[in-house]
Amino acid sequence: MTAPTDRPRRSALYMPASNAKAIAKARSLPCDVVIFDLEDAVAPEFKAEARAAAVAAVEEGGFGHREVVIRANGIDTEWGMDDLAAIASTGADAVLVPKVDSPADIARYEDALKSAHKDMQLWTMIETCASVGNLDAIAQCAHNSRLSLWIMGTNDLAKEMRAQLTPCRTPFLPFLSMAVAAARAHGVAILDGVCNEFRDLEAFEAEARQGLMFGFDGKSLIHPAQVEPCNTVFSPSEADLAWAHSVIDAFAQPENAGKGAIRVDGKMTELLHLEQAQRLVAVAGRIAAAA
Ligand SMILES: CC(C)(COP(=O)(O)OP(=O)(O)OC[C@H]1O[C@@H](n2cnc3c(N)ncnc32)[C@H](O)[C@@H]1OP(=O)(O)O)[C@@H](O)C(=O)NCCC(=O)NCCSC(=O)C[C@H](O)C(=O)O
Ligand SMILES: [Mg+2]
Repeated sequence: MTAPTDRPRRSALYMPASNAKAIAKARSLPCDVVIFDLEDAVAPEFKAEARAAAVAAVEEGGFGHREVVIRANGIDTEWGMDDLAAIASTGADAVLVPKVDSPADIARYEDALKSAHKDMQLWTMIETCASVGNLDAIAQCAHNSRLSLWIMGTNDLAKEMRAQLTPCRTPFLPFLSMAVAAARAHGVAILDGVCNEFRDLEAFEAEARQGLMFGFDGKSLIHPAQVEPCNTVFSPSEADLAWAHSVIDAFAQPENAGKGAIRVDGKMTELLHLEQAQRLVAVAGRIAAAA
């Protein structure tokens, strides 16, 4: 299931599905995606309660334009199969699954979701060392499964690698760019990992800008305070849109008909830039329509 390229997924806010207040709050937050977590944010003794709360929240609705996603526990955990069966019975837009290592894992999740509605997407975390070695093979599954989006799990990656999660994220930079390239090669959308420093919005913004520079569609978040700065970083800026319109206008001039490369504002501009410009305008249109 390849991803539409202009769907805004600037901000994807996780919340423990066991936190009723957080779920209620999510209905009025300006995030593009809400993710009810059944996995790491929920203690073992509350797993069943959290699962029931997530299903009830999806059924109750009220999330407007936001994509609604439930993160299941891993398929080999004691909760995984029950989570997947419960999620498959809902109208959620996607199920997010953790710690995927290889295409064989995608096949197992695909099988467990056989009864889900036909448009339910499979989103996966990229957060194990094994998955980093299998990026292209996992992304290829998007051509014949529900897989449509990845989210980087930099906390789990740091844990498995025994690396340090520093503000500049040096140990992870090769993986972040390899993951974006593999995702793009197969039409998979991709979101950056979370910034744990939820009280330090300056650090958050720097990390979000780093993610934008790497090509991510948006960022996963853990706190409401991160939503607005994240939306700002991942929305086309006024300067981006002015550039996009000047490129679209220039290619529409009769004297440029049939040309592959022209001059716009003193710079070489090719048809590939026209495609980038058209995508930016389409994304801005989708964001405005949802506001
Ligand atoms: C990180 C938190 C535990 C902080 O909680 P707390 O100190 O209680 O926050 P605040 O007092 O500032 O909360 C203010 C109000 O906002 C609501 N709130 C807080 N967080 C959320 C949220 N995520 N979504 C919606 N609403 C939220 C509070 O209820 C307060 O409301 P009110 O009382 O009405 O004013 C907490 O923010 C939190 O639990 N965050 C999410 C944690 C989570 O889901 N983690 C799992 C996903 S991240 C992950 O697993 C990474 C990945 O897998 C990897 O490997 O990297
Ligand atoms: Mg994780």
